[in-house]
Amino acid sequence: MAPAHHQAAAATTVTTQDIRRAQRADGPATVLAIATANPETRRSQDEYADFYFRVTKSEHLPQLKEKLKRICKKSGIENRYTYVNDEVMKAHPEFSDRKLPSLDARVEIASNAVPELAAAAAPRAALLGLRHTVCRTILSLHGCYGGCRALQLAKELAENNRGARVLVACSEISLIAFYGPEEGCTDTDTLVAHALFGDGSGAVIVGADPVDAVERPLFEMAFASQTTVPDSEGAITVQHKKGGMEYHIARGLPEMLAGNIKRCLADAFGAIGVAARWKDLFWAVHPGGRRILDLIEEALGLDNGAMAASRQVLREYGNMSGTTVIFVLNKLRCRFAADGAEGADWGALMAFGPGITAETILLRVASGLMGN
Ligand SMILES: CC(C)(COP(=O)(O)OP(=O)(O)OC[C@H]1O[C@@H](n2cnc3c(N)ncnc32)[C@H](O)[C@@H]1OP(=O)(O)O)[C@@H](O)C(=O)NCCC(=O)NCCSC(=O)CC(=O)O
Repeated sequence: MAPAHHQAAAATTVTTQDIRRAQRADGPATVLAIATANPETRRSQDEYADFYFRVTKSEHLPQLKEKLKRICKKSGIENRYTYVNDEVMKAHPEFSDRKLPSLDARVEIASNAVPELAAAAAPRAALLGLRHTVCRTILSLHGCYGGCRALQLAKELAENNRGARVLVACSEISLIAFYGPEEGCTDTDTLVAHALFGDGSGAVIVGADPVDAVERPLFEMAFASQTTVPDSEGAITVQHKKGGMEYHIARGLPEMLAGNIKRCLADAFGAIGVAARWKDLFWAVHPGGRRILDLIEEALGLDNGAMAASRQVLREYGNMSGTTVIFVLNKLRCRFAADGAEGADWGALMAFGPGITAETILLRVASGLMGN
């Protein structure tokens, strides 16, 4: 080994700019693989109200049950996958009553179930067996924009670390926020949340400068941005309480999002000086609820069908919080691989969550999807 003063002298011939340049990738971050997974139990939306009122022992509240049935009917959801089943509720009757302490038991179940579900999706996107020196970052409590936030971070990491491959493993389990309806409750957040949320995980591999003949570039990530909707504080909140995680979803949320969507998109596209025509893009929007998709589609003047991938995911799985946009991107991948992008090779991935935070990623269909 050279003496220390020789090492220092050698280091001076290399500038920090050189080191930085050598670390940076040449091309944009690119989605190289996507996969998804769900728990085994599939529950039909038609039967959900019966299940929910039975396992939470709330049959004495028939009016609330009828209301949940009405919401389920309008939800655009046909099925959801869930860890909550008769067995779990039999073992943990305290989950039904959010006044009883149950957070420890919920976290204990989730601490196994969340990584298990993520691990079910991840090998479908990558062969696991990662070195113990692989860097990990955990994001939690982001609500429905968590998956998009993770993809944005993956983009930063991939573009700033030549050769890096980033595995985004996003897993959501609604058990943490599952409890019974409250008698005399005028605030119906609980019913709406229980009509919408489901469980699932999505895994995405992001990297820049794909290796020819080994990797398959699916979507280039051209630009990413985050916007906070003005005066929206408190419109969506999630809070851990002793009886489980409590949700608040403001009644006017679909209107609020639709009223601000153009501004959010202008913030994103204005920053890169691109004037896109919304109709010319493909859309991967977080399907927070059927009415949110309806109103955004209307506000942007999109064709009926522009949100087909989001609607399909909502119908087949419900709102799986942060992981849902990964399912939507996977649906688009399948559609484009089968039918081509029909001229719309630029698109916007969008997700919303507490804040209200709106995240946007400008995507471009990449060579691994075109001509296949
Ligand atoms: C809930 C719906 C499917 C209901 O469909 P419609 O609005 O077309 O039907 P509707 O008007 O007949 O409503 C059916 C019943 O639901 C009630 N209702 C509707 N929206 C409600 C709300 N936000 N809170 C409480 N109750 C609500 C109505 O009063 C009505 O009750 P009655 O029948 O008694 O008159 C829809 O409104 C929807 O998709 N809303 C968006 C849901 C949402 O906010 N999702 C975001 C989740 S949060 C997220 O994604 C991000 C995150 O978590 O971070």
